[in-house]
Amino acid sequence: MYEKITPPTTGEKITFNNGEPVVPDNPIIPFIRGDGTGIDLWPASQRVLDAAVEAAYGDKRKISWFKVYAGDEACEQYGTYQYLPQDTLTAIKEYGVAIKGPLTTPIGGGIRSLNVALRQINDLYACVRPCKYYAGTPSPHKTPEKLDVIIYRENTEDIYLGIEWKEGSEIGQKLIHILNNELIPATPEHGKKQIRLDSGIGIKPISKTGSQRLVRRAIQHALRLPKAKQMVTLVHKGNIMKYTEGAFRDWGYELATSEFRHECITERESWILSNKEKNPDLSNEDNARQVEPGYDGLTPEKRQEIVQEVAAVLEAIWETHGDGKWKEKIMVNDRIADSIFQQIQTRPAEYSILATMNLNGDYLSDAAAAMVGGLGMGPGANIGDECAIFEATHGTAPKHAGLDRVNPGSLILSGVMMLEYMGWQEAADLIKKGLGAAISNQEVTYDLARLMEPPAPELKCSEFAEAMIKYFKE
Ligand SMILES: NC(=O)C1=CN([C@@H]2O[C@H](COP(=O)(O)OP(=O)(O)OC[C@H]3O[C@@H](n4cnc5c(N)ncnc54)[C@H](OP(=O)(O)O)[C@@H]3O)[C@@H](O)[C@H]2O)C=CC1
Ligand SMILES: O=C(O)CCC(=O)C(=O)O
Ligand SMILES: [Mg+2]
Repeated sequence: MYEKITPPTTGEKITFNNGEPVVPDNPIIPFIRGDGTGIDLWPASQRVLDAAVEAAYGDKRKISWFKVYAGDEACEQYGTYQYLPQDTLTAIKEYGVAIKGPLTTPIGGGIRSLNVALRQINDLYACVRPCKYYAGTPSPHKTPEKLDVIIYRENTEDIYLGIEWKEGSEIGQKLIHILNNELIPATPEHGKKQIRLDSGIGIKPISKTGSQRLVRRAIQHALRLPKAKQMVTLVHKGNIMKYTEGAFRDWGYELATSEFRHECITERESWILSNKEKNPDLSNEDNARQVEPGYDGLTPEKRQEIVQEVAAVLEAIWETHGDGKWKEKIMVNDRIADSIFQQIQTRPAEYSILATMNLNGDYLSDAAAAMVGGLGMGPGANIGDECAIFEATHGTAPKHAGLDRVNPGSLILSGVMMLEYMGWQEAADLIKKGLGAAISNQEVTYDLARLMEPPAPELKCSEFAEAMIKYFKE
């Protein structure tokens, strides 16, 4: 079945039941070491994960690791340009849950991202990236403890589909010709716009299917959070990209107010209900005036539309959500993408789950990680219905590769997410305890040490991992 790899002789497969993993006590889990700093991060992470499982469960539970190859290591094993061998894809599909170090993507050239390919091939449509503060972590932000968000990033479409044509290429030129001469003139809203002939062209597909399954997972996660954190913010640039990013927002609201009607309230609905609660005699028109800025300057048709919206909301949900009942529901709101970058800094406590499209989520997850200590503290998971791959937010950080220097916290916390996904909460909690204690005692890698006041001594990657183990065994 495999060309160059052999599964461990002990252990069993993780299976799935209705999208939930069914985990034996001795699961076989494929891992990809990763390029660049993967060489340092993976051994440190595996050591912590194994030690935590042993400390939590003794002989009862153990992970059987299955080494599979991708990136540079794969080319060494399988030959030139064999970056993502079939063996690896087969193993991940067969065993269902995997963990990986970072993989290099050259800028330009023909090679597309292996990381993105793994997500797309396995339909891992939700990229989940929590950004949470660990006490004592140095941060460039004044109140990093107020940030506790989970980014739910759509992981399979947007520009990451990689459908692009190079400037000057035959198909690129043909496409520009068709757009300039047929499609744009046939669309009156585009007026006399034309694409410059020396343009590269990329396609940005955003589907209703992709958007709604992502938002569904985000809302399901919100339902599991404490009441105060039951919020889902749809992040988009819909003011500029109406039919892609704007549609993501609309489809998100549509899902929240249909599939999760009983559990959700939208921000705009909450204004309508609360206006009515404050003044039960308020007419629908006055309610509309309070909800919509600049109402009186709108056309009569537009005003009528908003009055009808108010009436429809009151009719549909006053019974179930009115009289303050909406305060017990999941708040679903939306924010424009550039605004959310400043909002998480100026009003971090107001956000919880941020549901985004692929590119926005990529940008936002690095920025949010920076607020709670940097990329060395940024874990992540790629989740589908019958497969999950855990990986850090950051990349291969090539200038630090092989120096036993970088912070393994990101990959170790990705492992914590994997343990939680598997239901091995006790082991996950031990690691979080050990990491928190190591940070509080200033036993950290260079990235955190240099931000501390005064700068703390720098531990190696492997030493930081050992410090975590020391503290969770205490
Ligand atoms: N999922 C994946 O595998 C990803 C892969 N990539 C790929 O990785 C390669 C390198 O990308 P690059 O833009 O340099 O971004 P990286 O995320 O790899 O690194 C950027 C900087 O982030 C800091 N950093 C990253 N990881 C850690 C860590 N574990 N501990 C402490 N600090 C860390 C370092 O900052 P400093 O030097 O200031 O301390 C580093 O120089 C590219 O080929 C890219 O495509 C990128 C993102 C994700
Ligand atoms: O695959 C890559 O090279 C980059 C991906 C990335 O930045 C991410 O997923 O956060
Ligand atoms: Mg990224």
